[in-house]
Amino acid sequence: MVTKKRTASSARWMQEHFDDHYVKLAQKRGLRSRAAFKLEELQQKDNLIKTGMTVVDLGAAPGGWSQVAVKLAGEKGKVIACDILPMDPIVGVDFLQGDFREDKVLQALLDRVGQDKVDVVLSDMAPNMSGSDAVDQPRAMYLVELALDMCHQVLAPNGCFAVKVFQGEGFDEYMKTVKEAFKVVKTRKPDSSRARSREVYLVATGYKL
Ligand SMILES: C[S@@+](CC[C@H](N)C(=O)[O-])C[C@H]1O[C@@H](n2cnc3c(N)ncnc32)[C@H](O)[C@@H]1O
Repeated sequence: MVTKKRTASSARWMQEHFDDHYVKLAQKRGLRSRAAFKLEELQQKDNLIKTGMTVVDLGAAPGGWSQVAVKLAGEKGKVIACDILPMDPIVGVDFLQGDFREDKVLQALLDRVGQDKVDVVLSDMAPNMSGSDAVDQPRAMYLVELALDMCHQVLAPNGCFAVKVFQGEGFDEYMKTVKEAFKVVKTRKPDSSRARSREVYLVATGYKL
């Protein structure tokens, strides 16, 4: 028992130490969140965002992913971001504050996207966690379902989708639906994602519907 406890606490200590590393690195690099490193890692592995692309960033605040995305898409690209919380402006990012679950917010985002198709849809959305899995998991799954619905409305053929999903009830079915819509789907757990978190990222490429 004692050994188990010590192992758990030393693992936690290591984790906090590790977390600090990313927090400090984010500050040093002028990134708004440690989450930015997750997108950087996905980008390194899967090369999602290229110069000139149009990117939608769902659950964008405080803006780490948008900072990374806008740099990669460059001046010829476009980043449209949304969060229920406010976000300080980022040059080159068209930000909409609103609850993505509301039809009027989706419509406002679609208006901003306009006629052109989107190359990459990103979703790092996560609901406020209550601590009860029975409440949190369905809320989280609802957000990822809505993000996938948006892909069907805006993604260009061969477009990409990177989405944070919490492992638990509904995960397998969701994975199945994503696989139906994309040629390749990979599950990624970036080093910068806390090991104790059940979050993983699905990186889906080659939109085919
Ligand atoms: C992990 S944070 C995103 C961090 C962000 N990717 C970054 O790099 O800074 C998750 C975000 O999802 C947002 N969110 C949760 N539910 C939402 C909803 N219904 N509509 C829009 N945003 C939502 C939260 O407000 C929160 O800012």
